[in-house]
Amino acid sequence: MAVCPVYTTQSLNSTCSVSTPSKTHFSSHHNHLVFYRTSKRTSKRGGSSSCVITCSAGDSQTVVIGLAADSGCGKSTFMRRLTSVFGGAAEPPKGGNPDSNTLISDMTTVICLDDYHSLDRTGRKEKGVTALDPRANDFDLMYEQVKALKSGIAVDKPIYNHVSGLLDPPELIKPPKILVIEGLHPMFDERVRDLLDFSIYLDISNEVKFAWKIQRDMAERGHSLESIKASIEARKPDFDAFIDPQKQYADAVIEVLPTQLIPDDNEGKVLRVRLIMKEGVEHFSPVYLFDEGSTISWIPCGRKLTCSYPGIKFSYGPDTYFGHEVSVLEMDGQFDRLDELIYVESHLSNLSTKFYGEVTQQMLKHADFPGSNNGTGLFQTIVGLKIRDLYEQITASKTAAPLQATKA
Ligand SMILES: Nc1ncnc2c1ncn2[C@@H]1O[C@H](COP(=O)(O)OP(=O)(O)OP(=O)(O)O)[C@@H](O)[C@H]1O
Ligand SMILES: O=C(CO)[C@H](O)[C@H](O)COP(=O)(O)O
Repeated sequence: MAVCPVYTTQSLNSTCSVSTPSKTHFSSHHNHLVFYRTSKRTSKRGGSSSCVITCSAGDSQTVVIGLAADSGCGKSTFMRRLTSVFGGAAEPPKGGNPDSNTLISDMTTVICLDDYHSLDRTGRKEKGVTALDPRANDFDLMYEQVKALKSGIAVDKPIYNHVSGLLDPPELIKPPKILVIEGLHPMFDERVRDLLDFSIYLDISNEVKFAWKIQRDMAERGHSLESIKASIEARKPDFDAFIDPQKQYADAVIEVLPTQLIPDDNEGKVLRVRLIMKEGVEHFSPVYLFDEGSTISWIPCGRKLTCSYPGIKFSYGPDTYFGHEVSVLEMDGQFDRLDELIYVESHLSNLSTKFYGEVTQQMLKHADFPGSNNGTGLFQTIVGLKIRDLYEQITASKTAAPLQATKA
């Protein structure tokens, strides 16, 4: 008999129903309901991928955010900025597996979708597939568990151990206020995609990805230039087939390209960063520069902003992206003095800040994070503030609904 990988956090008198294709049992366990099902198809983890559990959730519902990007493209840095917007630091589950990929703070839980690898490192090698290949990932389980968390039900999530390359015993994840699913495939499976309240894609151009990999894997991890090149090349076909196409579904894309301010630049230090924001997304209104909907080009290097070579250029305007209407805000170049960012912030609107200068304050707080002097840090911070706003709007609309019903 296999243990169903879904637990409920409901009190024992909550209303829960279970539907599975085979016989199902349930029993109480540490104030949770624990569901069991008999299954001939038992996975390596001892889980089953076809339990469907419906419980009447409490008042709060989890808001789910998807963050997609290739490995080494700044997801962890983005997550640290996002968590900081909500206050408090994110930490791995207390007393749990030291190699857990999960980060928990008061408001957010970030789970890494690598935990849904169905093949471990040896298994992938034997089958000749990369971790980017859908065949190496369990999308049924990913869907069931994200759906359960979204409806207020805790889950027993597997762990992919990046140190050993093995699948470790699962960890209990309770439904947070905000669940972020980050990794290679948050928008790949249509069922998972439909559960997302907001989705982000970090689109790092090959040139920049290469420069970042060299910086991290060569300088910090002792890899050779050849091995870095070989690993990027080996992943590229699957990246193009399975990861990159997800950007068409994203509500916001942060695109990172080489600068256009230095002719033929190949250093990858100065960046051109574009924030592509989909129009018409519920609870999300795109940021704009000076005048909403206009096409603007702005070089702010005058009396109020210190700019050394090659300077800074902002652009803003409407565009289309995979057939969708979008607004695009672009920053090429880097800040010399981060405190002067307030001058730029004061010309941006719809930032969803709670007070004047909040973007600048957040950027100064994390001045040591990679990308703090350019558009990557600025746009990641802005998207973090937009997510806070989205969460507050969703929560407010939920609490307002019963009131309206009472009045009627
Ligand atoms: N905005 C940035 N500017 C410059 N370098 C960056 C930026 N973001 C990330 N990097 C570089 O890329 C490396 C990886 O960043 P990070 O750990 O945030 O990525 P990740 O997507 O979480 O990686 P992984 O999936 O491999 O854990 C950093 O150590 C840094 O060298
Ligand atoms: O693309 C990745 C996402 O992080 C990793 O390469 C994948 O998860 C496999 O991990 P490892 O190389 O540690 O076996």
